Amino acid sequence: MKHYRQYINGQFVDSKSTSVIEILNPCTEEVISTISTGTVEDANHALEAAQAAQPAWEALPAIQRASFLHKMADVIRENRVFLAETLSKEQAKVIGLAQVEIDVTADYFDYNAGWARRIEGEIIQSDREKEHIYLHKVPIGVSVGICPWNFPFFVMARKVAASLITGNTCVIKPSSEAPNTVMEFADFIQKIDLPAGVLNFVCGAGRTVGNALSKSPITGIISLTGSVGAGQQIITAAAENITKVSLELGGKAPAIVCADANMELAINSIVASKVIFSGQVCNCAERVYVEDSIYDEFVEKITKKMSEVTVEDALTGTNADMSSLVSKAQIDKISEMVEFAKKEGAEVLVGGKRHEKFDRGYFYEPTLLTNVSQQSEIIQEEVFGPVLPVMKFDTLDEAIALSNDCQFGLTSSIFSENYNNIMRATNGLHFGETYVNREHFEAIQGFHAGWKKSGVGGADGKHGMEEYLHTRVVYAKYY
Ligand SMILES: NC(=O)C1=CN([C@@H]2O[C@H](COP(=O)(O)OP(=O)(O)OC[C@H]3O[C@@H](n4cnc5c(N)ncnc54)[C@H](OP(=O)(O)O)[C@@H]3O)[C@@H](O)[C@H]2O)C=CC1
Ligand SMILES: O=C(O)[C@@H](O)[C@@H]1OC[C@H](O)[C@H]1O
Repeated sequence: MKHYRQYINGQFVDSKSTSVIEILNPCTEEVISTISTGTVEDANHALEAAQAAQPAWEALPAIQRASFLHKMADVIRENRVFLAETLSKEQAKVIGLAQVEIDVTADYFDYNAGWARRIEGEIIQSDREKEHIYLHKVPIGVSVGICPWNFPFFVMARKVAASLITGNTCVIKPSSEAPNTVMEFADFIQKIDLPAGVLNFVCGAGRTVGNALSKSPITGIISLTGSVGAGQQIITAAAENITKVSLELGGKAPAIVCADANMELAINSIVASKVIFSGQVCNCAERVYVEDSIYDEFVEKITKKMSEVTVEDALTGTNADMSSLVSKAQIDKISEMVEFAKKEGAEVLVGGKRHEKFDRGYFYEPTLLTNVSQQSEIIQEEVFGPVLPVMKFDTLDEAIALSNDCQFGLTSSIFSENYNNIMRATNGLHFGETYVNREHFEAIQGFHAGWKKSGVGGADGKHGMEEYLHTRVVYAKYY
């Protein structure tokens, strides 16, 4: 069985800790690998290596830094099938989606390499004679990326690519649930001659390793993708040194379906958004608001669609829509939420319990609920699973108000063929992203950013790249 070690300063090293974390295949509950549990010392060692490597990395012309990002993309493509299988096994992502994640990650490195010649400053007119005001964009220094288990490979790249192209060095802490694919990548980058210390990987628990990385004075920016609780703890740790944070946290995405919507499109898009990776995606549709006049027809049709969702082993069920949840903790949390909703009067139209077809693993049935209230837990709290509650509305203003009545503000969607409805919704919804007549999934050149408790800062595109830059202003007087 494979054992992964820390990757610090260009080499794999043993942690001083002798304890290990066991990684399970969620579909079979079998242990598939172990990783050494990193310590606070390992975290500090990695930060010191990144700090030592940073000035020389920043001094390299950006186009040379870009060449390393292209090499990363190349090694990913050369090993794409192996990486997809590794990913599928460690977190029960259906193999087709795992392959998409690997391929998009390669594209992400290439895309970010493209910023090399486009990191731009400004020259501003001064109020004084013989003076120029120069605005420079400079790297922050050392970045820390703390990654989740749901898209562990892509989210790692989100943090690494933008950080490195802008001249920062980086320490990544993979999720203890799903570190394998990221650590295989560490093995590949060892072969591309990336200068030692530029990119480091420290595995271990968030509360120890993640906390040490977040509170160190060496760290210039911490980027987390994860839960609100982890975000709050990181803000607290970062407060010690007033370190910049970029947080992508939970979501509770509403999907609004108007009477004039293309119903087939709406149902296909919402179900796709709900079952992709078994609903364990921060921007998945988490609640649906349907206009009264089409509610009965919509519910009948979406019941049929949800009943047709196929559930299989992630690796072997090649045509399956979804697979096991990632862990016992996830299935326990989701089961409890659905049981609580039932007690409050929710009607279960599809699913509503663990999947009986499997005697091992963490399989939960695709689930459709009605008769839920706006104030219920199932409408207000993130489920992060294949559970879709549906409510009705009378007017679009009401649907927008219900959507906004929530602590989260990551993604949202509207299904309508009416231009005015679409414009009113896209202006009225208090969310970082709104999808019009399509499923919830973002593009690498967009900007993925939550409002309210969904986070601060953001990733992707030009604005995601600029997250890793300080602005320095020089007032240049001459005579
Ligand atoms: N926005 C999103 O995309 C995600 C949202 N979630 C939500 O969070 C719920 C729980 O999932 P969970 O895995 O526990 O998510 P967490 O937020 O706990 O984990 C995300 C990452 O943060 C790390 N971490 C946790 N606590 C700290 C801390 N105090 N300081 C620094 N780093 C920390 C974790 O480390 P480690 O786990 O290794 O200890 C992991 O690498 C899910 O059910 C879902 O609702 C989860 C994942 C992604
Ligand atoms: O962590 C999440 O759920 C999101 O950041 C997710 O990661 C990759 C997907 O494209 C995002 O929606």
